[in-house]
Amino acid sequence: MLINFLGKMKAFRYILKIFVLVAVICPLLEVISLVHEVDRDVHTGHYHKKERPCAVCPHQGQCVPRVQCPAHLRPGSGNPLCHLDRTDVIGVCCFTGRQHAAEADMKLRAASSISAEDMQFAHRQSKKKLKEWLDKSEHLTQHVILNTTTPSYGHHLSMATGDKRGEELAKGGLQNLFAAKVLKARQAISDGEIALGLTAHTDAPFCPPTPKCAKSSNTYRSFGGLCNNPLNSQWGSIHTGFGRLLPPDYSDGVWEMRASKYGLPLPSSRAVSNALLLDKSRLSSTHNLMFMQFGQFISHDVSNGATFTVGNGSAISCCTEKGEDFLPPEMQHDACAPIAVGSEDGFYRQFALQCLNFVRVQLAPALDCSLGYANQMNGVSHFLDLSHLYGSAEQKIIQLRAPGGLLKTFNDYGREFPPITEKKECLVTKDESACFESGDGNANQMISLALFHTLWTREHNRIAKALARLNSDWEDNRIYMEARRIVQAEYQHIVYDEWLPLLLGPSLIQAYGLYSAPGYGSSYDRHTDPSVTVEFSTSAMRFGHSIVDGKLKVPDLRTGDTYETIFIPEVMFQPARLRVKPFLDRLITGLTYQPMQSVDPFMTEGLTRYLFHGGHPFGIDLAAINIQRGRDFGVRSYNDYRRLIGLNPMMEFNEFSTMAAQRLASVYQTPEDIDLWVGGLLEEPLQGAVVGPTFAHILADQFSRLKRGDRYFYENGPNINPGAFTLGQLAEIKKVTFARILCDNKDGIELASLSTNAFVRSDLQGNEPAPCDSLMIQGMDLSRFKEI
Ligand code: HEM
Ligand SMILES: [Ca+2]
Repeated sequence: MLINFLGKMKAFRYILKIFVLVAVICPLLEVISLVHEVDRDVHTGHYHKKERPCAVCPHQGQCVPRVQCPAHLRPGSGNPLCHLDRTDVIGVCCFTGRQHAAEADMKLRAASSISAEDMQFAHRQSKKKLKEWLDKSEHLTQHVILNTTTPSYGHHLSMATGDKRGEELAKGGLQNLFAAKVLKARQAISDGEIALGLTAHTDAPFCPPTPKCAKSSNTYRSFGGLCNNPLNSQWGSIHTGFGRLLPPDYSDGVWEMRASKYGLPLPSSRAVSNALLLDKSRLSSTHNLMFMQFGQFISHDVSNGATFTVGNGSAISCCTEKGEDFLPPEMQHDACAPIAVGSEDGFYRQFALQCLNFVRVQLAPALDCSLGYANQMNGVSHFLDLSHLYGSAEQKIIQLRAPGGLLKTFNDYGREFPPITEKKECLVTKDESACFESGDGNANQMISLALFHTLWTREHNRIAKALARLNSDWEDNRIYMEARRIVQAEYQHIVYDEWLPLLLGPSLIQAYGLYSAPGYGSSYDRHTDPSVTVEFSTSAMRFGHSIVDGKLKVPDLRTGDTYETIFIPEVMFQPARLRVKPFLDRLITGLTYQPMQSVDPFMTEGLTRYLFHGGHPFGIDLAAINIQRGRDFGVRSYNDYRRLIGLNPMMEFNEFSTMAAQRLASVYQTPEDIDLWVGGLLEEPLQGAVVGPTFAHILADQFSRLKRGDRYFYENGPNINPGAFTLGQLAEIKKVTFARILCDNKDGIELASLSTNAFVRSDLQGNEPAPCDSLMIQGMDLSRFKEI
């Protein structure tokens, strides 16, 4: 009772505070003309800077990017505007703290008390419903599981982690979801409370165990990301929920896929893909395919939404075997959300396909045991820590290690590769097939991705061997952990110093504090939740699917001619070519020369028609999957994110370009329905960036969380980071470029020089290849890592 009362008082005081701000301070500011109304530019949708933003935020407000202050969207909130960090990017004065998830802001406003009887009923029912779910899964295991030779199986390989701990927690996530559904059906809770995340009710039937962190902090970051944040030990760790910039849009408020604003179903994801995501080449004039490949590599480090499975991790099938129909409801797993193929679909209909398989992502129980809407689980640590290289589960981590602090390798006549697997990870198993073992199940998905896993494995071993030479008394584990710490730092440095500026352009890098300065960094904020947001994972970061080229051009380095052109589906889950000499060197060079595709609503058929086809005449459609995944995660429509970042919503289809307008209108009922991933791809890139404003802000926010919310971030000094580098060591790490990583770990059979900026086309003036052993491609002096 008392706690309830105090909670209500707290909420009341909080609302009063906001009221004072909105009703008193802001109008006052307006009167003294510090803040003006904003106007909209009809061409760009941007607000005009007719206003003079606050120089200093009033009442202890902090000037933050709008995307980091969800409270500014509340009806009636008049957060004053401000300039972000000496840029012309406009932020808002935020009074609810910075970079929290939408739920945190709303927690204080939730709500009624639920009777003990209602709660007990919900607990009992949730147990029963979980059992029904598991029984049905068991039953389906014996009848319908996905055929391992179908294209959808490649999808399963990309998504399922088969992690036992994850599976157990996901069951807890489901049970809590059932309890929330029951309470809602009993009307013990309102729609409004569900929309707020119901975070006041922290007595869910399943409560995830809270891990214990050692009293003194570990020098090395943990494997799953636990104990990074001293106040919230699980923040950013594996098997926790994704964050959210805005509350979800589920049609039942709990987990059902989003519906149209008019209440009808949304257009089929495949229909949207088929109408909009055409295959057209628009080469980037600056960025190369290495930039693309690095993006996918980063994605797998921070995000892996593991789908539900049956039995011992078998893939779920939602369609009949040949895809000519949906399975009847009693044979469909409850995690199924298959995609319909309409009669207008000229491609899939020629194969009589009417159903594309799609399985939903597992759910995470909330860390504070609260009940509410579904939240999807991340199957990797959210941090940029190379979890996909080193592994997350203990057994895997050990299995990947070799004596001497090394990562295990397969020695292919003197060249090192990650260990070869038993081929079950390959999509097609021929005699010459070979797949590689790495920290996650994705390494073989694309040959250039397998190349990255190879290069970083080699880099770890190169550093480990050097450390062992310098510090002869270090034992195995010390060498391994120190090498891992250094490699993680090199990688973070490349992400923030080389890759991100090319993605976001200078303004946003400055506005979000994503630059690095000499010496230790000062951006750490223990109140920042680093969790990867659903908007980043399902939509903004998937801008990368638009920059993929359907063909890899592999040059002959002796003649400079194209040696071979590979259609990418031929090298998905089939990376054996890497073993053929001198393919690896040639692939590296090809990726630096070949332009990436531009970010636009065009996508190669290699991804939208033939993905993972593995010898079949058709494959699966990644564009349709992306759209469906957004809906699976309850991601709100594109317009809601425009509002969040301060752009006006698109009210009419004809506010888009003529071609896009017609196509959008042919599938969506209203612009308010457009999926975030689709809308984001339709935007013109910001100046100096490759993506438009909505994606740019979602991406910048995420990378700022991954920096500000990571105690072990490589730049953090000893007062923050228990594993801080000395200033001398840090200065060496900051010399490393991706070109150096490539130079140090290539085969070196044909390749001896590389462009200094490995993410920019090598044929551009000023970025011509320089010899790997020249001073143009700097590296670090490892002697700084000799213990004295
Ligand atoms: C090289 C070709 C690529 C292929 C074949 C590929 C394939 C896939 C597949 C099959 C998924 C799972 C989709 C789902 O079920 O939701 C996925 C997810 C994803 N992709 Fe790609 N992708 C490629 C490149 C990229 C690039 C270049 C980027 C970024 C720059 C990227 C970013 C992502 C992200 C962020 C996810 C979500 C990851 C998760 O949480 O599971 N991908 N991709
Ligand atoms: Ca990670």
